[in-house]
Amino acid sequence: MEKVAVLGAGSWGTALSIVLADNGHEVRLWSHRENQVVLINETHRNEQYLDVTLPDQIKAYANLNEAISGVNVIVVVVPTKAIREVCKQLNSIVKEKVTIIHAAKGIEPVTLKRVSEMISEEMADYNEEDIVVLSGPSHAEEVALRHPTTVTVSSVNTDNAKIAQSLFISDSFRVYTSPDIIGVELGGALKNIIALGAGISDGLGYGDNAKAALITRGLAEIARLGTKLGANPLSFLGLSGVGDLIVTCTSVHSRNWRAGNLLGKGLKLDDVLNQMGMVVEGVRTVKAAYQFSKQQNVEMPITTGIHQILFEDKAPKDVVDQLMNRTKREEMDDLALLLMERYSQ
Ligand SMILES: NC(=O)c1ccc[n+]([C@@H]2O[C@H](COP(=O)([O-])OP(=O)(O)OC[C@H]3O[C@@H](n4cnc5c(N)ncnc54)[C@H](O)[C@@H]3O)[C@@H](O)[C@H]2O)c1
Ligand SMILES: O=P(O)(O)OC[C@H](O)CO
Repeated sequence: MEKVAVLGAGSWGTALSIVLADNGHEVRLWSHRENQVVLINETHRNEQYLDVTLPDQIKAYANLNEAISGVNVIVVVVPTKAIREVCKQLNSIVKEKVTIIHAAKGIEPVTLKRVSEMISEEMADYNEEDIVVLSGPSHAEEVALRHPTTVTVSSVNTDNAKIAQSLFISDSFRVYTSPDIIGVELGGALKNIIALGAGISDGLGYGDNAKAALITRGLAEIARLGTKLGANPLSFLGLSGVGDLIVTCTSVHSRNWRAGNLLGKGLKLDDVLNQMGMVVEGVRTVKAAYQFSKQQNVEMPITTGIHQILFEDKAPKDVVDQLMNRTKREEMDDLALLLMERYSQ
């Protein structure tokens, strides 16, 4: 059994701590908020995020040095926005090289970096192959209830992915490995943009046809950009691709869907984010993806539309009209074609 530090005591850090504790590992859950640490240790609950009692093997820590002392594995589960800050702190105190797994889903605006790239930039003794990502269709609320869930872990170094697989796998949390870290990270990050769109569509009062269209055409543009950035197109047909896209576009647990829903009902972005109280990763990622699409000359009409709603004050209904009135085109121009090109020999 391993000693594991989980950095970030929000919904997902807490749910992953439960998975690890159920597997018999000693879990140190680090939070930067002292009052939350006291509450978790006194009540064995983290009620702001999840309505479950935490196993005894989970101890909360406010001191990062104490939390990571003697651990073999560090799981970083803070929002993408906080990754650099947390890893800078980590870099200044970490003594021995340990396995680093991250479970954040985002891309950094301006630099356009994936999370594993950001971590390896901040950690002097780590490069990309030392980092593992854990991603896939997995709402914290359901994982905490031990409902069946499947995820993918990926690293440039397959051995590291296997370490993560063995650490987390259980009879309610099935873990697959993949060698395509670019595809796994991009699938997890970009689906949040489409989930905002699905929420907007529902908020406008549209039905299942519109949502199915968004999911399918959203997948096409995720694959179009992702492949340009070096991902294997097959990853977008897997758990961290279409799997996560489906769950995030259709679940009431999704913060991205819920935020989109409020936008579709006419609320302004600042008011929506104030109401949420939890991270809505798609809001930052849409900036990055929009920037990427311009830079790489990749057509991303849904992402462009969401960017217009969020940051250019365009009315959601006008964006729907814009999407529905684009020039005529063939359907099999994206993912199917990419796969055919790759596998036709
Ligand atoms: N919630 C889920 O179901 C879920 C599932 C899979 C992946 N994720 C991903 O996991 C990441 C974290 O999401 P979450 O759901 O736990 O978010 P959350 O909003 O529930 O919690 C985020 C936590 O991070 C902490 N935090 C914020 N800034 C910090 C900083 N600078 N230093 C230390 N801690 C800081 C907050 O205090 C909070 O406890 C996101 O990238 C999200 O996309 C979430
Ligand atoms: O609540 P969301 O929208 O951040 O989605 C959570 C997970 O990424 C779903 O897999």
